Amino acid sequence: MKFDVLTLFPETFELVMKESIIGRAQEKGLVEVNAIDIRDYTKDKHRKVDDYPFGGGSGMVMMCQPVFDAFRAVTQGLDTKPRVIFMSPQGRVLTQKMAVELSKEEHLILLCGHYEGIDERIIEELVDEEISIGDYVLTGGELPAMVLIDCVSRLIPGVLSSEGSFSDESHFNGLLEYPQYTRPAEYEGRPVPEILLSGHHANIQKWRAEQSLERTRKKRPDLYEEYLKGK
Ligand SMILES: CCN(CC)Cc1ccc(CNC(=O)c2csc3nc[nH]c(=O)c23)cc1
Repeated sequence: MKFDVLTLFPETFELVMKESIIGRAQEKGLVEVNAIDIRDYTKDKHRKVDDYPFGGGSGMVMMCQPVFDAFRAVTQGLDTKPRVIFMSPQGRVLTQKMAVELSKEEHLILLCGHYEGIDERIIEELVDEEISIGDYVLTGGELPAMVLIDCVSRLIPGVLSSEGSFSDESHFNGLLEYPQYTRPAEYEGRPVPEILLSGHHANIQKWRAEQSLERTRKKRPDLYEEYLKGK
């Protein structure tokens, strides 16, 4: 899976994306993350990438030319146009289901906005879909792009060592995860639930399923409703 990220802050990506799981996935050749600096494609002698909005209003708007040319640089020579996602507060909110769909793509181009927005002609011409990571306002699309790369990459076979844990993954079966414990069996007088020390795998599985249901009902009634509908 290849991610080409069009951004004004490529160094942010270099730092985060070479660490940890995504870094190892890149070393294994399973995932490739390229940060393309939009500013490298501006034709303006002051390397301008934004301008005042027509019609007035506060804030600046990202201009067409640098983004169009950065896009062309990334897509030249490709026989198919990769899916282009604009990280945007107005986009569809990212869910695990969307991440699963996106993980089947070979090549994604992520466009990170900045300032108060981008020229609408970029969206009309280049963007296939807009994705938000939630209903709160951030300063730019870089963190959202990293969130998307993280949750999509971990679904790619070979990226996670413990792939088996998928089925239990919270949000994967629609329920929240059951409580987890590890050694010691008692810490400062606080014991681990007996059932987990019993070795009865069937009982343990039953207890965990009950815990997942109970937690979801309490913490996320919305997910609980969905789950009951799906049953
Ligand atoms: C003036 C109205 N604002 C839209 C809510 C303008 C605006 C604010 C913040 C941004 C920067 N945020 C993103 O680029 C962004 C990209 S994806 C995303 N998901 C959740 N929240 C977010 O702010 C984002 C862009 C435009």
